[in-house]
Amino acid sequence: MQAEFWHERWEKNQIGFHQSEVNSHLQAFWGRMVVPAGSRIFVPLCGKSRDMLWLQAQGFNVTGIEISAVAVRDFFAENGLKPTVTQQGAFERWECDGLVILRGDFFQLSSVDVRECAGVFDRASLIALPPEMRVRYAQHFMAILPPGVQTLLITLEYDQSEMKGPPFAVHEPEVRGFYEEQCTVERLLVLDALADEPGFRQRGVTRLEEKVYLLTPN
Ligand SMILES: C[S@@+](CC[C@H](N)C(=O)[O-])C[C@H]1O[C@@H](n2cnc3c(N)ncnc32)[C@H](O)[C@@H]1O
Repeated sequence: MQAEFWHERWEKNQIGFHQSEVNSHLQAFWGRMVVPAGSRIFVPLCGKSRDMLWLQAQGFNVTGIEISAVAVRDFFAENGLKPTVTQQGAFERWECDGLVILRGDFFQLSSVDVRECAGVFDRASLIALPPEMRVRYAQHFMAILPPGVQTLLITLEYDQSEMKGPPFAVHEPEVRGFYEEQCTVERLLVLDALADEPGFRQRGVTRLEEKVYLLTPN
């Protein structure tokens, strides 16, 4: 997906992926992560997700990365936060009380940008990207993360022939193919998600599963 696609989605407020509540799997499974109290959590392709506020409320600092200026502006404005905006390399750095969003392209992130991160919450990043970009995403993700950092990962599975993405289907063998060489990939949950997703049903999807994984580096 090119950046232009996402800029347009945000400008037209076509953001069906955005959840008005904190993600329930984050709350249910965060306890499985081994992360030092008060450390920094990386939230790739963060949108304006309230999950970042939940992590902050648990005492963590947060670094999100998001390409859309609309998403970043709205995140701070809608939550009544007054950020400081500076430049960090290729990124605009929006910060308020230890919560940082880097506005720019994930693929330009370096290991220096995420060197303080001790855990990752990754919802709906892989499913936002077409197949060839997912390969690049996973490679870049593993290349920049500090050693030993665990990831709580959420994906969606459906028959890709029933609907064109995004959101794309990302099946378990693909997830394992991306990460299993360097991590133990533990599936924590498989959830039948179709009943709660009328939009998918309307677009012809007949079976939809949400999966939650814990990635633990070897
Ligand atoms: C499906 S949304 C998920 C947002 C968020 N994780 C959530 O749970 O609400 C994907 C997000 O990734 C952003 N995005 C897409 N490509 C990106 C890139 N190359 N770098 C940074 N952000 C990107 C989009 O603007 C969009 O907000």
